[in-house]
Amino acid sequence: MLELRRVTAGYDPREPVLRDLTLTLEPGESVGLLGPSGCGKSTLARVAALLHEPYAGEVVLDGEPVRGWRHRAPRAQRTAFGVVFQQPRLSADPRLRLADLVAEPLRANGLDHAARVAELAERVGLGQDLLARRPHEVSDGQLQRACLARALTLRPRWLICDEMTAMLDASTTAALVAAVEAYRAETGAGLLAVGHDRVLLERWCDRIVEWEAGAGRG
Ligand SMILES: Nc1ncnc2c1ncn2[C@@H]1O[C@H](COP(=O)(O)OP(=O)(O)OP(=O)(O)O)[C@@H](O)[C@H]1O
Repeated sequence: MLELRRVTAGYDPREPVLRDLTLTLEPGESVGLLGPSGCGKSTLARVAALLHEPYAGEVVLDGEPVRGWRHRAPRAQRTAFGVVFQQPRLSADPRLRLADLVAEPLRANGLDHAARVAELAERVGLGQDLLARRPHEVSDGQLQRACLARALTLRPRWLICDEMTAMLDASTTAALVAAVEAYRAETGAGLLAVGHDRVLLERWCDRIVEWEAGAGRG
């Protein structure tokens, strides 16, 4: 279970983006988060993925309150999350070949990677020939497939997809959603998907949480 309990967070403590926000995801549940631009969806996604420390409140993972954030989060909690952002070019090191990009979390954890990278590439529909290329040599959709593969490397129990498909065409969107759903069906992982596309999120998720303007502000 993933719980955000009375979370207040943002970029200026005098003017937080989220105020006193509570959200609970049951194990394996998929929740779509809709809301107007700027209401704080990405901020919430980053707090839920332990990437942004809130000013107040708690994130509780399987009954265990989170005590550290980003690299200071305990490894077991940090690796419980796989995160995919909207703009793959901002989250991919331009110097790395896609195979190394996908392998980054494996390397960081001292794990063997060759076979696993090939398996992950297949899972997200990334041709083996593309693995040798660098980000500037592939399309946004291909790079996003690599970013999804990277998010799955450590077999996370939660996937946080922040507008993962916002820049992509319909067929790449469908392929990435299908890859996420296949992973979830196999592992029982839960999902928090942030987006603007109501039709997509309603089709994709078990439940929709909708913010009205200012609703995150308690
Ligand atoms: N790094 C940052 N520093 C300062 N303010 C920020 C930062 N990131 C976001 N904000 C501000 O926080 C507020 C919420 O931003 P956030 O990205 O969480 O909204 P959002 O609902 O995801 O928006 P969108 O749907 O447009 O992506 C906005 O007013 C934004 O300008």
